[in-house]
Amino acid sequence: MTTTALPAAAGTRTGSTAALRVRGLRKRYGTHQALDGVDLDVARGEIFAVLGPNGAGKTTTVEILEGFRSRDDGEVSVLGQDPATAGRDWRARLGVVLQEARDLTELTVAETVRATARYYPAPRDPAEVIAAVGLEEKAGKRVRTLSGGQRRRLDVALGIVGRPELLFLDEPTTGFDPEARRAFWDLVRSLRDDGTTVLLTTHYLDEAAQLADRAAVVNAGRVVAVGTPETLGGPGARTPVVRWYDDGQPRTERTTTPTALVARLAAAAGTGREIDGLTVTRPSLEDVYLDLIRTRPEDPS
Ligand SMILES: Nc1ncnc2c1ncn2[C@@H]1O[C@H](COP(=O)(O)OP(=O)(O)OP(=O)(O)O)[C@@H](O)[C@H]1O
Repeated sequence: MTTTALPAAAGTRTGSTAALRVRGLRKRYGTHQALDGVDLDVARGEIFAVLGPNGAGKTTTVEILEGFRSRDDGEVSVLGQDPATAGRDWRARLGVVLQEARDLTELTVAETVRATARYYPAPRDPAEVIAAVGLEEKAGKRVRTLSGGQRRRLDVALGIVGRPELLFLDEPTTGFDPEARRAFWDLVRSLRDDGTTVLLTTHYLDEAAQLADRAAVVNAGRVVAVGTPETLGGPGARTPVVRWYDDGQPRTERTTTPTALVARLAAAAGTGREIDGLTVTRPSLEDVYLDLIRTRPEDPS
C-alpha cells in the first residue's frame, strides 16, 4: 500500500478549539450499565485514541458521538453540536469508518468512492483518495473481489472522501498486513497535518503509540486514564524495571536510576562475573495499559 499526500482538508474551523466534549455520559442496555459517566475532551487537529478491552464501551461511546445511538444521560458536543439533534449539515462534516464491513456491491472501487463523494458538499477527488489508500490498481475491480484488508482500505477511502473535519476510525487496521498498516499510519498523519481531527479506537497498542497525540483507556464504562502515550498511567508507570536472580531467587526493582543499581549489583557480584538473569526494561504502552485494565472498576450493573 503506497500512499500519496492529500490536498488540504475540511471546511471552516472557526469558533471553539474543542472538536468534542463529553461529560457524564451514561448508557444502559437492559440491566447492563455499558457507560457509567464517561468524560472526554478532544481538541481540533488532535489524533485521539480510545483504548479498552472487549466490551469496555468504546463502540457505544463512539456511536453516540456519531449520532447513531441514543444516550441515557450526560452532555455531548461534537463540532459544537449535540449529535442527538444535529442535522445533515453537521453529519457531512464527519467521516465515519465503522467496524463491520459494508455490503459487498457489484460496483467497482472507483464507482463506490465516486458515489459516496456525491453525498458531500466539498468532497475530495475520488481518484486521489483511491491513490491515498493504495487501491489505485484495484480502482476498476468490483468491490466483492477485494481481499479483507483491501475492503478495509476502501472503508477508509469512503470515510475520508467527504473531506471530514472529524474522522472516526473504529479499529481501522484490522486485517491489514504490516506494510499496509504503516502506510495507513502515514495517511492518518497526513490527514492530521491537514487539520483533520481523528478519533481512533484500536486494540493495537503500537498503533496508539505511533499515531495518538493523546489516548484514553476505557474500562467497564469509565475512563480510567487519559494522557499522551508517554505519560499514560501516571509518572511512575514508565519507570524502568531491573530484574535479576539473587542466589537463584528472582528479584525485581523499579528504579529511575537503573545504571546505578546495575553498577551496585555488578560490584556485589565481583569483578568479571555476570549478574544472573539481568534485564533492564522500560514498560511499554502495552504494559501500562495491561496494568490499568487489570484493576477493573466494580461492575456498575
Ligand atoms: N445493542 C446492544 N444491546 C445490548 N448490549 C449491548 C449492545 N451493544 C453493546 N452492548 C454491551 O455493552 C457493552 C459495551 O459494548 P461496546 O460494543 O461498546 O464495547 P467495545 O469496547 O466497543 O468492545 P469491542 O472492543 O469488543 O468492540 C458490552 O458489554 C456489550 O455486550
